Amino acid sequence: MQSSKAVIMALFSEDQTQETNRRGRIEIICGSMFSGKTEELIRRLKRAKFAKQKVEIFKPTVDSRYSQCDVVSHDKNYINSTPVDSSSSILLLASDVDVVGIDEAQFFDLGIVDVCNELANMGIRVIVAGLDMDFKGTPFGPIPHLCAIADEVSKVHAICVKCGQLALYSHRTVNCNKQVLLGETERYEPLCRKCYLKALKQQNTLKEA
Ligand SMILES: Nc1ncnc2c1ncn2[C@@H]1O[C@H](COP(=O)(O)OP(=O)(O)O)[C@@H](O)[C@H]1O
Ligand SMILES: Cc1cn([C@H]2C[C@H](O)[C@@H](COP(=O)(O)O)O2)c(=O)[nH]c1=O
Ligand SMILES: [Zn+2]
Repeated sequence: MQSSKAVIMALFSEDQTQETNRRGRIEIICGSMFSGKTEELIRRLKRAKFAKQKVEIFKPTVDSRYSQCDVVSHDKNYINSTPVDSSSSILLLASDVDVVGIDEAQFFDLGIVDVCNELANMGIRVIVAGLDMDFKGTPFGPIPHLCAIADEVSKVHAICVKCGQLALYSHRTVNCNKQVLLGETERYEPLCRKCYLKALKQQNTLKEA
């Protein structure tokens, strides 16, 4: 019992000072698709709201999958947000708040790094969720840079749909080479390293045939 409690506390930050004191910091929640990034972002933001903190939530306009305005998880858990075209809009809209939440941050420009630093320097708690790797297993947009400047990074994992191990890759199951391709289970599946390499091999064999 004691050890499982310790594991939960290591995974999910429950430092109450974050919810009661106004203290600038940057928290990153990253991982593959279906790893629970959005659920964890919503959980932290709802707790901040319970603590009567002023919270503003942003997402890139490009992410219109479930809703134009809300941040929505795969389990349809949601929280209201403001869609923005570029990272600079976040600075303009978030100067007078305690907490800023940002979802799907992989789709933002690199300017998001300075924006997050500026907000944190102003005393704002900044919580960012995003994909750390694209479907090729390449670091995605500004997320690696954000991890570098963060106070805390939580890497979360989905379950590999082939073997049940922890998944760290988002395997694209349709034929498209563009980095940005919105989708859900009809286009992507979370896989562990072994199953991801196997799937890539099979795809290459099919292409060569
Ligand atoms: N293979 C999977 N592994 C883990 N969770 C999955 C899987 N497929 C669907 N889910 C669902 O996705 C939810 C997480 O959704 P979400 O927080 O939106 O993930 P993310 O933002 O990382 O894509 C889980 O709570 C679970 O119900
Ligand atoms: C891997 C990968 C994903 N995408 C898209 C697919 C989804 O619309 C989002 C990720 O959403 P989630 O909340 O993390 O499930 O990103 C993409 O455009 N390119 C990729 O390589
Ligand atoms: Zn696997």
